[in-house]
Amino acid sequence: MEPILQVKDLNVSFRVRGGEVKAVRGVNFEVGKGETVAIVGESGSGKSVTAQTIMRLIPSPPSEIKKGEVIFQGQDLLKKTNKQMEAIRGKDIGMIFQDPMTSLNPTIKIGKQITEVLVKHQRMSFSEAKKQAIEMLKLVGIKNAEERFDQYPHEFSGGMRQRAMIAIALACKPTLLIADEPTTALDVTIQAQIMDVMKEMQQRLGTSIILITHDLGVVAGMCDRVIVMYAGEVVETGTKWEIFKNPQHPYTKGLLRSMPRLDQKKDEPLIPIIGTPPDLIKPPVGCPFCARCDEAMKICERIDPGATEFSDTHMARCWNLHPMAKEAQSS
Ligand SMILES: Nc1ncnc2c1ncn2[C@@H]1O[C@H](COP(=O)(O)OP(=O)(O)OP(=O)(O)O)[C@@H](O)[C@H]1O
Repeated sequence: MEPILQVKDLNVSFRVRGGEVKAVRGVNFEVGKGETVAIVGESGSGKSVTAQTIMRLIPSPPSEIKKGEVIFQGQDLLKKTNKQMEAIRGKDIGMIFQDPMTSLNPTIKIGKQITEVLVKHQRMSFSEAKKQAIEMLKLVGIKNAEERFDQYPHEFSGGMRQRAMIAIALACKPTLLIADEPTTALDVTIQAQIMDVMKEMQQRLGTSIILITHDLGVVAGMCDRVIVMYAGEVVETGTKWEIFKNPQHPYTKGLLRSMPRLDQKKDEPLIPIIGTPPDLIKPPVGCPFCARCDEAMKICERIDPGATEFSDTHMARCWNLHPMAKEAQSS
C-alpha cells in the first residue's frame, strides 16, 4: 500500500528540571492511503507526543525534536515553517481531540467555525462555505443542521460537539486525520455513534486515520493495523488480526489481558500489568519492558533486542523472539 505518511527514527524530548525526558525514542511507522492505524499503549507511552509532533503542535520549549523525519506526501513536515504548517493543518491533515472544548472556540458559532476553515483553505465564498458546512453537519449526523449552524458550542451536547469537531476536521477532505482519544470523554452509546460517523466519513472521503485509543473494542471495529508503544518506543506492530490473534511481545500480551474487549466473557477478569514504566529521564539501555517482564533474560537489561519480523506486516522487539534467542538465554 502506498504510504502517505512515514515517520522515521523520531526522537522527541522534554527539558525538565531533573534532566531530559526522552518521551519518543526511535519511532518508525507508516500509514497507507485510506488505512486506519491505531496507536495503543499505557498512559505516558508517547502516543500523544508522537501525534502532536506529526502535526507540529508540540510546544517547543519545553519539547525538542532531537532527530527524525515525518514524510507526508513526499515532504518532511519537520522542515516546514510554522506558516507552511498552518496551511497544511486543517487542509491536508485534520485533527480531533478528546475534549472538543479545547479546540472549538466557545465564543464563535459552530457554523462559522466550519466556514472559516473552508474560506481559509478552499478559498470558498461565504455562501458556498455555508452550504458546504451545513452539508458537513448533516453528514456527521447533526439534525436540524440549518438551525444548529447558528448555535454556539455550549448549546451542543458532548456527543454533538464531537460530531461538530469531526465536521470541522473533515471539512476540507484531508488526506490524513489524526484522532487522539476522540471518544474517551463520551458515554458508551455515543462513543459507538461517533466511531460510526468517523468510519462512514472515511469510506466516503478515503481519508487515512491515525487513531490513538485505550479502547481495544474501537481498535477491533475500526482499525486495519496496530502500533503498540511502550516507554516511547514501538515494541510491536501488526495488522489488527496479527495483534489480536497472535500477539508476540510480552507487553502486547499483557496489554490485551488488561484492556476491556468487545468479546470479553463476563467471568473473564482484566489482569493489570504489574509494575510501572521506566523513568524516561534515564531510559533502560536494553529492552524498556524488561523490569516488568516475566520472560526477561539477563541480556534484556543490557542490549536492545531490535526488531524481529514474523511477516511483511508483523514485527516485535523482544529477545525471546529473536532468531538468536537460545544463544541470548545463556549470555
Ligand atoms: N510538557 C511536558 N513536559 C514534560 N514531559 C512531558 C510533557 N508532555 C509529555 N511529557 C512526557 O512524555 C511522555 C509521553 O507522554 P504522552 O502524552 O505522549 O503519553 P500518552 O501515551 O499519550 O499518554 P496518555 O494516554 O496518558 O495520553 C510521558 O513520560 C510524559 O510524562
